[in-house]
Amino acid sequence: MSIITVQLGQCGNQIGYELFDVICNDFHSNGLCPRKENGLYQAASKERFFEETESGEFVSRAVLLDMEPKVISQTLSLAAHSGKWSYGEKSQFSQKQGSGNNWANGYCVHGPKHKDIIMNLVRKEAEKCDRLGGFVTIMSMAGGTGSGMGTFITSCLRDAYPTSLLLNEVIWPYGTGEVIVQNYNSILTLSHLYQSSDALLVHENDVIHKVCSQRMNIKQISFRDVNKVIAHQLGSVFQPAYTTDGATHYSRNPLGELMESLVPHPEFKMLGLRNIPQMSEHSLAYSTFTWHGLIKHLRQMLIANAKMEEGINWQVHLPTEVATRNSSLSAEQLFNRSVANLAIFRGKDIEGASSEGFRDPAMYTPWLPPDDSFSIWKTPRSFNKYEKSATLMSNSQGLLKPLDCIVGKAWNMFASKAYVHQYTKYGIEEEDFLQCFTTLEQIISSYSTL
Ligand SMILES: Nc1nc2c(ncn2[C@@H]2O[C@H](COP(=O)(O)OP(=O)(O)OP(=O)(O)O)[C@@H](O)[C@H]2O)c(=O)[nH]1
Repeated sequence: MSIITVQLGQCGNQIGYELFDVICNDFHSNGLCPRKENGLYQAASKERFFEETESGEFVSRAVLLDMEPKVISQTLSLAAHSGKWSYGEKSQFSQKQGSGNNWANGYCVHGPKHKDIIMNLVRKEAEKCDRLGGFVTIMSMAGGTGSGMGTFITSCLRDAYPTSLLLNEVIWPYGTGEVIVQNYNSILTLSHLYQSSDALLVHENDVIHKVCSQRMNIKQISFRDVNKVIAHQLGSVFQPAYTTDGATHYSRNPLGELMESLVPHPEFKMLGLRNIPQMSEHSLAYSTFTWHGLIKHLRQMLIANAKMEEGINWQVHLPTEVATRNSSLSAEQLFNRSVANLAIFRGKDIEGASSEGFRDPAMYTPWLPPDDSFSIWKTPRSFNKYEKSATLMSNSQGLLKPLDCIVGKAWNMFASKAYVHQYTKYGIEEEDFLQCFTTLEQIISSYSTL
């Protein structure tokens, strides 16, 4: 089945480009596995992400949307120069002026005004798919176009394709130093997406920035560096994998199986991603990994809510684990409880990768049967130059803290009515804000009491 990617705003378009680039480069490698295996993998990957033209060119299944032309034209040109793939000639739409970091402008003005043209582009893309599995939209939460128009377009996709799956990849803004109204834009985005999306996959810019500096050893970190890490993580989920033991063909419905594994209840649809190992190409050449070591780290990252391998708190343990001498009750209380987890292991000696550590019922909410809380996908085919790699997609309490923080900051501003007039002038009323706060408080409460 195919996935249509909708790239929105500066952030969405820049990340979308890196995602297709990672996928295409990975596609063209030998994957350190037998040819037959690689052939099956490539066929499944191509069907998901690219249309192959009669002349053998790969054209991505994507729609590019922005309210200003610059980023889209840069993105198209980067893809054209890759020599490996390109965007469809008529799959983009841009205008002359952005949304000025104003969610209401994107949602109430630009979205409705350009809805017909945009949905037409999406329809044409959908018609090119033999079997449409669903949509992945990529957007930031903090700007105006990606967040506001992206939210509006998400609800249009929901209406126009009620049986297709919708995953929103959303980029959480840096905690400090960006636009003042980013917290408003973020709460408006999150609360509205919660109504129309099947799941929200979150990447926090601060976290990925740290991965770039501490794991990749990059000194002057650009958005391009950050986006490559995000794209690698997304690719590690969306490239083909075997989703059941003994399967002889790659999963044909990745979005469906992903939702089935991770979103058992509509109140819980915030997903986070962890991926190891992550390191510079130079270090990778001198490193070897065992599945045991990778999985042990990944498990501890999950329960201690560490977002990368650096600085994991090894004292945090599950409530049922025998307390070690140094651990304390607080270490138990720090533990990150999950609704569900999906592990994806890719690479050499995959038979040796045991996922038992993720099956402990103490990790999970008691209301879901343990067998439904954990899923595993595997493939012996390595991904993106990593001989072995392990990804964990989690529906857990891991995003509670950033969510609580962003809602708190937005509430403080709202209490003094700061900048609210910039939203009311486009039709978002104070009542709408209050509704958003209520929705998000409810989500925070649900995750807190897992
Ligand atoms: N990771 C990442 N974040 C980005 C990138 N570009 C912008 N951002 C983040 O996105 C937010 C701003 O959103 P943009 O995507 O620039 O805005 P937009 O959707 O184009 O909306 P307008 O500029 O208002 O038209 C900020 O939090 C930035 O940190 C990018 O390429 N990668």
